[in-house]
Parts: sequence; C-alpha cells; structure tokens
Amino acid sequence: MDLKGLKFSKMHGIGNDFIIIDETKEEIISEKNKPEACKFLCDRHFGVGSDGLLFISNSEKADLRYRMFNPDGSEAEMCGNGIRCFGDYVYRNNIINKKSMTIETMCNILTLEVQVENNEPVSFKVNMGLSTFKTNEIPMISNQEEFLNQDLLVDGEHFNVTAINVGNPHAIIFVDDLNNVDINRFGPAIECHKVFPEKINVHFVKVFSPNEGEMKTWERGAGVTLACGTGATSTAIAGYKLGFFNENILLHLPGGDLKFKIYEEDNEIGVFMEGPAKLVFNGEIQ
Ligand SMILES: N[C@H](CCC[C@H](N)C(=O)O)C(=O)O
Repeated sequence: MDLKGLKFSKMHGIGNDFIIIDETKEEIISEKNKPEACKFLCDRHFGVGSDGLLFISNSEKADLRYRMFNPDGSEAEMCGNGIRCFGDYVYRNNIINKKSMTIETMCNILTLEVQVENNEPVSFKVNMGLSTFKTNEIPMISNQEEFLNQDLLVDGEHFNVTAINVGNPHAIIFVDDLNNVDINRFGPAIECHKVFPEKINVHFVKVFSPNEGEMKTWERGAGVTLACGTGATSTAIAGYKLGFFNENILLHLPGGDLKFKIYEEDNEIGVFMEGPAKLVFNGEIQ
C-alpha cells in the first residue's frame, strides 16, 4: 500500500493524539486498506505515531461523519477526545462554518459546540448522548441485567467493576489508591477478559469529592493513553449512578482535565463533556 503524498493533520485532546485524514472531497484510503494504513500511521517508530486515526467524511444524517480506528487497526464506535479534535479541524478549515454541528458516528449522532475566543476555537462542548448499563448492550457475558461495582476475578485478583456502554464499552474500577494499580498487567487482562466478547476499555478511578476525581486508562486496541474521552464520560456517568459524583464533575487524567455535566432523560443518564483540542502539525507522507 503506497501512502506517499498522504496529507494529514496531527492533533491531540489532552495528550490523546490522533492523525486526521479528510475524506470530505474524495476517499483517500480504500475501505480494505484502512486497518493496515492505521497500523502503519499510528506506529511511533515506523509511522507518524498516534493513539488512533480519524477519518472525516460527508454524512446524509448529520453535518459530517467521523470514523475512528485504534492503532491495532480495529474500528471503534466512538472517540471522545477525537471528536473535539474533529471539531477543531472542521472549524479551523471552514468545512463547517458554524459553531454548532451534528456529527454522525458509528453508533450515534452527537452535537458539538465550538467555543471561540478572539476568532480561535478554544474549547469544545459535546453532548455525548445517552449511556447503558445493560450487560447485553455492553456487551458482557453475565446472568445479571447490570454489573455495577461488582466482583470480577482477573488473573487471580478481585476487582470491583462497573460495566457501561457510551457508544463503546468501558470497565470502570473505583480504587482507593491509583498508585497501587498495576495497569500494564491488569489493563490488558480486563480488556481481553472472556466476559467481554468485544473486549473493553479499562479505567481505574480515585474519587476525591462529589465533584472531582482522577483516573488512569488502558484503552482497547491501544494500551495506556494519557486520556480517554469516552472513558472519562463513562467514569462520570458510572460515578453519578453509584452516588460517588453529583452532576458537575471535574476529572483529572494524566494528559489534562475534562469537565462533565450530567443530565437524565427517559431514565437514562447522559452527559455534556467539555475540553480542549490542539493542532500540533500538518504533514505529508514521503
Ligand atoms: N480505544 C477506544 C476508542 C478510542 C477512545 C478514546 N481515545 C476516547 O477519547 O474516547 C475503543 O476501542 O473503544
């Protein structure tokens, strides 16, 4: 596969970095080559280096469509930090010249609002939509309807896990001390645990107060990242459901902070996520 001449933008959302490829005018990488191209481009030694690849394209259902591929080549249903980078790219390149836009993802249509200061996009507020705790919708193999802060045996150790789907699947583990977590051992062990047939993103969380917490992430298809937007979204909602958080939550991730505002609709819990995005450079494959 020859990627010579491929133009891209390199961006990050609080340290969770992405390569953005604009396919609004034409398909740049064919459908069958997208996974392999992703593995090469995300490689931090032989490629550009990134936690994922985002494709922007036209949509019949929303202003635009975006797709996300993990560094292992798997396609993810959603990407929270990526959607803010998407918003920044689209606004900065005048692809959509309005501050509020709808975005079609694999599982949902989300709304994103660009917050502009002195003509510069500085922050992005995203309605991340509704969530589900139903085990068959995570998906999770369990005889229980929901799996909330319950015991899961992982590699000989016991963890209290909350399983939630916010478009993509997440396992949230609330702990007393994040420094005691061996994320490189238990992250992949939980990600690939037999009860999660589509694997799962893994987050360890320390609650400081009803408005604040800190977390560490092992991402499905990527490993340790400095931040996971859908993971923080899941943490905010799970913490609210379990009574650890109230509706306004500040989460500290290794790469930066994200703010959340919970809402409830038809007995489901949704959330607005707010945070930055940053263009680092534009590049071309030689
Ligand atoms: N690894 C995730 C996709 C990327 C999510 C993350 N980068 C975010 O900001 O939400 C998955 O396979 O579901």
